[in-house]
Order: sequence, then structure tokens, then C-alpha cells
Amino acid sequence: MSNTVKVKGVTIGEGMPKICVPMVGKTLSDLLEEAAYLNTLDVDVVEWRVDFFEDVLELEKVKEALNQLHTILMRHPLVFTFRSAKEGGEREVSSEFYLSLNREVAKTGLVDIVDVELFSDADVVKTIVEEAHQQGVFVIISNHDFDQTPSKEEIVSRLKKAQELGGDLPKIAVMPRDTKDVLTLLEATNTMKEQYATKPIITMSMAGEGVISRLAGEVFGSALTFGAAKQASAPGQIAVADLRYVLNLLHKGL
Ligand SMILES: O=C1C[C@@](O)(C(=O)O)C[C@@H](O)[C@@H]1O
Repeated sequence: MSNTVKVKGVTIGEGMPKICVPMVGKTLSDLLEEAAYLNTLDVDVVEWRVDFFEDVLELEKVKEALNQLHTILMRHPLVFTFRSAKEGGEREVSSEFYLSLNREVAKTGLVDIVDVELFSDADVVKTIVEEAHQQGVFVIISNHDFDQTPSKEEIVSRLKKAQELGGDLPKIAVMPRDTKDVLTLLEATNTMKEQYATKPIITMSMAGEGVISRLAGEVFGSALTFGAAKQASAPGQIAVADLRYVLNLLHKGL
């Protein structure tokens, strides 16, 4: 049985998949505008994709931005994510910087969840998980394959690894080359959820062919789905209102 992650009144892993929308602004003023707009949408969780932020290398500016974003978004659980270029993000940084960025942000009390990549340096993953948990911050341990869909066994094994490393929300995003790849992701999700998961998991097959995986999480076992506000942060994300409509529809049928 999967546990749940409860944050600011949102229970991830129970009922309908929760909708998370990424903020991808480059400047603070873009971000503040995006945050205000997100407040008008029916979203459960907000993600700050800080790798898009032009001042991401200056920790003080990141913290200042977080302060301001928090005043707008305080009702929503906030995920803090630096996505590396090798996993589909905007830039690459050193392991040292990645560690200090995540550890400093976890200490601010302004974020609820940090996203750490499974294939980061093993000590870095361990340290971030430990320190985030000391601060009462949850951890997504994630992996992204923008080129292909690994085998079912490999997907399950990565999700298990993320769980063993202490991730509260193991996550994987993969790219399909055909519809069979989408089925592979769905099957891996179902197997993980039914047989191994002690935590809510998050999975998606990206791009157009994979859209079904962003909609049918409640059926196959993914607890959270990423939707788009004005700008998508990954291929295949659909508008929040459409996402909510379909999630509700599928929920009614279950
Ligand atoms: O990891 C993910 C999932 C994602 O890549 C997607 O495919 O929706 C979008 C990213 O912003 C997020 O950090």
C-alpha cells in the first residue's frame, strides 16, 4: 500500500492525481506575474523551475525571490526544482552548487518539497534528503529520459532506488518513440504501485503520444500530474482546466 504525502491540506497519493504547475519565469517580475496568475487557476501544487531563473547562481537572489513568491503562493504547496540540462533543464551547475542551492532553500521554510535528481552525485542526494527531512521538507527523487523509454524493469528499478534513497515521491519522466513505449511506462507504473511502492509515485510519458499517462494516473498509479499555465515546462503538458476536466471525468468512472 502506498503512503500519502500531506502538505498544506493537499494529500498526494489519495484520490485524484494532484495537479502541479511549473513556473518558468526568467526574471523576478515574470515570476511574480506567473505566481499571481496561478492563484487564479485550479492547481493543487506549484513548482518553481529555478533553472529558468536568470539569477539562479546568486543564492541571495533566489531566497529573495522565494520570499516574494511565498507571499503570493502561500496557500499552495511549493516544489523547488533545479532541473539539470542533462535531464531536460536549462543549465548545468557543479555538484557543490546544486547541494548548496537545495540545502539553503530547504532551510528557508519557504518551500515544502525539493526535487533532487536520482543520478546526481550519491552523497549529494543523501545529504539533501537528510537535511530536507530535518527541516520538515519532503523530497521528490526524480529521473528524466528525454531520448527514450527504458524497459519496464529499468523504470521500476529506478523508482525503487528513489524510494530506497529516502525519496518521499519517487518520480520518472520518459520519452516514448511509439505507443508501445507509453504502455511500457503505464505498466511499470502499475507494477511499482501494486508491488513495491510505500510512497506515492509520479510518472509520465512525455510528448503527444504520452498525454494519456498525464491523464490516467488514478487508474495506473501516478499520484501527481504536471499541467501548463501559459508556458509548458516539458512536452505533452496540457492546460490546467482541460486536465482537471479529464481527471474529474475519469474519477467519476472509478
Ligand atoms: O520533472 C518534471 C516533470 C516534467 O518534466 C514533465 O514532463 O511534466 C516537468 C518538469 O517541470 C518537472 O520538474
